[in-house]
Amino acid sequence: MNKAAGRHAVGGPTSTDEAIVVEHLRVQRGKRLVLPDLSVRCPTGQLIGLLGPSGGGKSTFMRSLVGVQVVAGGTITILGEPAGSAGLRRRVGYLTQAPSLYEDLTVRENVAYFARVLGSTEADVTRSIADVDLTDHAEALIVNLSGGQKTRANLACTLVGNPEVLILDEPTVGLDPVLRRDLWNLFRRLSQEGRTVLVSSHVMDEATRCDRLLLIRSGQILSDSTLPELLARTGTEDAESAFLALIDGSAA
Ligand SMILES: Nc1ncnc2c1ncn2[C@@H]1O[C@H](COP(=O)(O)OP(=O)(O)OP(=O)(O)O)[C@@H](O)[C@H]1O
Repeated sequence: MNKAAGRHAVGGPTSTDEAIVVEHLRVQRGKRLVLPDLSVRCPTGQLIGLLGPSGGGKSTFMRSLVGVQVVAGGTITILGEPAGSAGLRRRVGYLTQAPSLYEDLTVRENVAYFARVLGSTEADVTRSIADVDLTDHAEALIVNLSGGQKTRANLACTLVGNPEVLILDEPTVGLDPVLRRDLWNLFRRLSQEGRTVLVSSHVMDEATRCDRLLLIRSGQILSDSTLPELLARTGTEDAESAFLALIDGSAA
């Protein structure tokens, strides 16, 4: 099936079948060597989970991918270009953990602001608000939204540039099960449209939602595989047990 045949097919050129290529990434934050030597490759058009405990380096890795983290070594190539380069500004969408929204503006005004920065159209604004199911709240002030609605408004800002790669830092943290399910369905739809979607979480059962899993701990990738491959390799029945088995194995 043509993965780009969805309702909002990704328009830009796809320069490689590996959307993200990271080689020997090294990041120091303060006195801590957070990512000592991280290498990973992410295939284009997949929904990839970046899972691991708090403090393991997920946010640092994602910040590096979008070019807002000072790195001490290694290379990061996104869609064939160096991370953070001007050509990637529209092609890569980044959702930070803390919502970056103007509380005294409406959902539509916030999304329209990002649209202006990215050179997107009014139709893009309407489309991205609809994508996150906030059409009914488009004229509501951010300050009057629930936490989950704020997350979705923030996501609409990320989607307005129609990015080919989405880097989403713990978008489901603290949300209720229904909202988490709806967001994962949205991530799935976005990947079916041909986008590469990297989602971080420390909730291991979210592994079942992903095409591929990166398990990260102490700045190291413990595993890079599908969930069935991971379960077969560790002889376990769920992602959490597999993760613990990998940790025990590496300790041994
Ligand atoms: N500004 C900073 N200065 C120094 N150390 C930092 C800074 N930000 C993060 N760290 C450290 O880097 C390590 C990785 O943090 P990071 O936020 O990347 O992890 P994470 O896996 O995203 O965690 P969480 O799930 O809690 O967000 C942690 O040990 C953290 O204390």
